[in-house]
Amino acid sequence: MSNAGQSWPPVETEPAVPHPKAPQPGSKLGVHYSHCFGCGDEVEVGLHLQSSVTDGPEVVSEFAVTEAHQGAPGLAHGGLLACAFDEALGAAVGNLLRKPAVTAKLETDFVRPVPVGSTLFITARLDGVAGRKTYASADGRLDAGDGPVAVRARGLFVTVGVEHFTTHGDKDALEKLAASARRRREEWDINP
Ligand SMILES: CCCCCCCCCC(=O)SCCNC(=O)CCNC(=O)[C@H](O)C(C)(C)COP(=O)(O)OP(=O)(O)OC[C@H]1O[C@@H](n2cnc3c(N)ncnc32)[C@H](O)[C@@H]1OP(=O)(O)O
Repeated sequence: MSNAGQSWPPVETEPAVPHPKAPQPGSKLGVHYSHCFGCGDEVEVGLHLQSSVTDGPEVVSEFAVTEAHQGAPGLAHGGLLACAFDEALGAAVGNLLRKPAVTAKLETDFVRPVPVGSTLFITARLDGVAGRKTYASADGRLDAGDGPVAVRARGLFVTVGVEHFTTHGDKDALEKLAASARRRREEWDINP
């Protein structure tokens, strides 16, 4: 059953205003971490999402569905589609707001099957902010930006401090990633 009738965002929000140094419409977004299953170029069987910023502002991510992503023969696995939407929504939140945030809640509606060999064009947007909470939603269309909708998703992302990653994750890998971001002169607000 679709959740389209439920109020979204579920709480009162302020408009999500992009960071002044957010990538401009037309910018391609690189890999945020080479070992990320969603976008990383060092994960052979990963999803390899490629994202860019468009007017809106929105983030459009392309997911080329291969045999590595199957559930039923010839069809994408729903869990991997949810993963693609987590990445696409997270890319929109992270790149447009330039604050570290993690997924707290993710809902997906699978509207039509996604065949192997197709490309899903996922358009993600920010729907509102309430304190540390950012609400975002996305549509995935088959084979073109104006193709038929196959999947819809919406999620809640919670802004976290850098200690979220240093406490729970791999601190050394994080430091290397931060040094690399500094070399690229990327600006992030790290205090929620
Ligand atoms: C350029 C970058 C691109 C990045 C792309 C990456 C995409 C992939 C993103 C991910 O997959 S991140 C990995 C998956 N997510 C996690 O591992 C998060 C695990 N959860 C946590 O660490 C904590 O639960 C969390 C940081 C989300 C919240 O804990 P906190 O102790 O910091 O805050 P708190 O529990 O007070 O929640 C903050 C607010 O969010 C609300 N909240 C949290 N979880 C919720 C939930 N599940 N549903 C509804 N509301 C929720 C909570 O009620 C509260 O609302 P209020 O401010 O109004 O009181």
